[in-house]
Amino acid sequence: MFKKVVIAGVGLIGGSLGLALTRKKLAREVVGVDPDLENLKLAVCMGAVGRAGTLSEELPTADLLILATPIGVTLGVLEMARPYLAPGTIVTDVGSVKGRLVERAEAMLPSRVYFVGGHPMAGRELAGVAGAREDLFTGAAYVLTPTASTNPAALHVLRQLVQALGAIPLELSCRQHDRAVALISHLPHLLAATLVNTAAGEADCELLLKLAAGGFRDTTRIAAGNPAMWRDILLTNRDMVLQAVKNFRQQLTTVEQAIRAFEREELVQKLAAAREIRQNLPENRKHVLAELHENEG
Ligand SMILES: NC(=O)c1ccc[n+]([C@@H]2O[C@H](COP(=O)([O-])OP(=O)(O)OC[C@H]3O[C@@H](n4cnc5c(N)ncnc54)[C@H](O)[C@@H]3O)[C@@H](O)[C@H]2O)c1
Ligand SMILES: O=C(O)C(=O)C[C@]1(C(=O)O)C=C[C@@H](O)C=C1
Repeated sequence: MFKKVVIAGVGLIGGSLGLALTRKKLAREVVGVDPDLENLKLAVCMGAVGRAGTLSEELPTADLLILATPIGVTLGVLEMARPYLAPGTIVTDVGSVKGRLVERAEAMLPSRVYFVGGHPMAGRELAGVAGAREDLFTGAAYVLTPTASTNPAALHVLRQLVQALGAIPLELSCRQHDRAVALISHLPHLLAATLVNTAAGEADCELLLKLAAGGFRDTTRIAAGNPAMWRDILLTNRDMVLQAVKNFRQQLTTVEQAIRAFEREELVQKLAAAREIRQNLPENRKHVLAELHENEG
């Protein structure tokens, strides 16, 4: 599909993309660019990239650049890449927040280099290529954020790539995306971290953590994620995150009041409504995997 894909940032997400591109034979060559040389060496050993390279040497002959760096440095890397991008090259990113990044990226690139924002809705609480997995994106939603100036052919190519990775492409505006992820990704992370800190702030926290069973573990898994990555995400999507926190606080106040006033009916209603929604949450990954197996069989 691609002649040469350059991945800038061969960590968890860049490495998983590299593994999938390589194993599914979607690119003749996959080259990694990363300042962490130990990580890059491991990426080559694992087969996530065929070799290591530099932006200046590799980009003139690349047809796809994937920016899989921490969101705080992505625009700086694009700035460094810009002079070496050949006409016709497609550039995409995987950042967890889109708004300003997409706007700036589009403004900074020449007219014959095509940028389309992207965000795979899959991840792990591990940083670095060591946690990369070829099947990380299988069955996951993969958001693309076209704008009025997006090149339709480039969008089509990326849609095909997402499908070839086994993911499900979903086109959203940057604003729709940033609002949605504030509610279903960024707020949950903040709450998971706050739950852990709430227990840890008690004098008998050692005992509390010893007792912690499925409830605490299931709701706090993501609190083990990379703090620097989450700081960048929360501050970059600040307005949407603050709105999500406000909505959450209102919901929490309602149940707090119901408990305080022994409002049994109100409490059951709230819990039952949540149960119904949670039980019917589309099992996107498992569901799609099962369908894939059925189709193959
Ligand atoms: N971790 C997740 O669950 C997840 C899921 C979806 C999207 N994302 C997004 O993916 C991006 C990468 O996250 P990750 O979890 O793979 O992080 P990571 O820390 O595992 O990988 C980031 C890589 O970028 C490299 N890097 C840093 N500065 C660089 C530079 N100037 N040039 C080239 N490489 C550079 C780092 O050395 C590292 O190897 C972030 O923007 C994040 O928002 C993360
Ligand atoms: O499953 C996880 O560990 C994740 O944190 C993945 C997760 C999320 O679901 O919130 C985290 C950040 C990304 O931008 C997308 C996905």
